[in-house]
Amino acid sequence: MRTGAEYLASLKDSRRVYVDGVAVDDVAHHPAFAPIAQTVAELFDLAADPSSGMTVRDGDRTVNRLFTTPRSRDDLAAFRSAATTWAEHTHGWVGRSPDHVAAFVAAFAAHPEAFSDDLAANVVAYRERVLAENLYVSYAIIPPQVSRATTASAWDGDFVQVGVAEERADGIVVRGAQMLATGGAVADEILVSCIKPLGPEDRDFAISFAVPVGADGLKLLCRRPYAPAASSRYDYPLTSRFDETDALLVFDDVFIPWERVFVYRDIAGLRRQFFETGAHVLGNWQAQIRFAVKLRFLAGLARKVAAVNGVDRFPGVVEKLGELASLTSLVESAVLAAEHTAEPDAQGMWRPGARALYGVMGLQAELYPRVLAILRDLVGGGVLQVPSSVADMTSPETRPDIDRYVHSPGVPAEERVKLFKLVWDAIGSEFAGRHHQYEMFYAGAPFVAKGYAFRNYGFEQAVASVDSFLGSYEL
Ligand SMILES: Cc1cc2nc3c(=O)[nH]c(=O)nc-3n(C[C@H](O)[C@H](O)[C@H](O)COP(=O)(O)OP(=O)(O)OC[C@H]3O[C@@H](n4cnc5c(N)ncnc54)[C@H](O)[C@@H]3O)c2cc1C
Repeated sequence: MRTGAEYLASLKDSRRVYVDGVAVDDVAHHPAFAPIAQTVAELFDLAADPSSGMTVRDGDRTVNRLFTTPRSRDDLAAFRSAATTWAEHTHGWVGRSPDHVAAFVAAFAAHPEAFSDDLAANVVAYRERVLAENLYVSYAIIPPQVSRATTASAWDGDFVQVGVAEERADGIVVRGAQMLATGGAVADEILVSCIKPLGPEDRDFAISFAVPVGADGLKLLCRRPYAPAASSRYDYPLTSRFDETDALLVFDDVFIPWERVFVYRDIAGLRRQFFETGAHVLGNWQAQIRFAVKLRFLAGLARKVAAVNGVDRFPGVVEKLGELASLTSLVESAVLAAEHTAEPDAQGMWRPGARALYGVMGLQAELYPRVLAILRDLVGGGVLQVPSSVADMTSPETRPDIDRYVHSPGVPAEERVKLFKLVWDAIGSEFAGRHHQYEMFYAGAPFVAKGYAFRNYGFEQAVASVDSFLGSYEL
């Protein structure tokens, strides 16, 4: 099993990751990326530790359970348990830990029939590499946000969305950009594809391939990183560890050998890749397992804050905490319901139940902001009645005042400030704002997520119920 140290050492390669107009020399040691790289290294160490229960025998080797294909209900339960272990390490604050895209790749490879005859073996071989080498694969599957009124073939300029610029005997040359790869800067590889529906004129953009982050011609243009501004772990406990980074991918004629190409100029093939393989349902089940862990953390924060402020017995506050408990248990329950309603598909992969999974995903864009709103309501101005930084906590000029005025019954200043700074990093910092956007959009815009819920609910049963009732009485 790959260790965290091996992962960190592998990041020193030819990758071109840009911040403030300059290519970063060594992401593992750059203030923007070192913290998240360290967190990912911890995840690899955790998986490699036999006591974590995350490994499974695969023939004569031991592999990470999260990189395997669930072949039974027990496998799904073990997958959930392992995904929970990883998510709990970050308390759900890392959305694109390596298990997310690994689940997509495992489902792809379990369904070679969903790929064209000449490319199916590539998918199977790639999944074997991901499993054997414990690769951290990120993905970029959304076209740049140029205009959503049309698709790429109607945009001004050639190859704004990444597409095939040249076909060669040994592979393809791709050119253009793809919208966003969370974690891409510290990943090993990126899966590049397009999940948005394309039109008949878009065949050049109907591709799927895996590319090493250090590939010649690939550039990652990162949004402003938040970690460097996190003055200390005490002041920004989440930002200082879990800032995953998001990057626009730019392909300046990147050569992709055929063995890394999974879908080629095949619009229907893209849909089969994501949906017929069950990849979308399995990968998004992992995402909900992670989301449930994060909501539990936020519910715990609210409960603690209410107790510290001495308001937790007020009926109005109990009601708010009750709503948080309801919202959290809704997601926890949907994770279990999807597992409970799972069924094997024709290839023997156990798919979490789509009705339960997409049902809760369809609500996420409202549910997460509601959780934040309740937490904001409960903390009041306490998140701003905190010293500017740890320096105030050690300065003899300020510390006595903080001790005297910023405490609660049984909770000394140092503990109270620590708690409220954590809450601010969860609801109010730039990191928190990005998380708000992430939870609303990571699985597609809200209308897209609700579309999945609509298509997978099984309205036939609901309509039949109404028809049967209507048929039971006459004029
Ligand atoms: C923090 C963050 C991290 C991300 N990480 C990744 C990643 O790792 N990999 C990846 O591939 N992608 C990632 N994404 C991108 C994400 O997949 C997209 O944001 C998502 O698919 C929505 O697309 P969009 O942002 O272009 O929104 P748009 O499609 O432009 O939609 C924006 C809004 O416009 C309106 N709208 C647009 N079209 C319609 C329509 N047809 N009908 C009705 N209303 C419409 C809706 O109000 C919609 O919410 C990330 C996004 C965020 C915010």
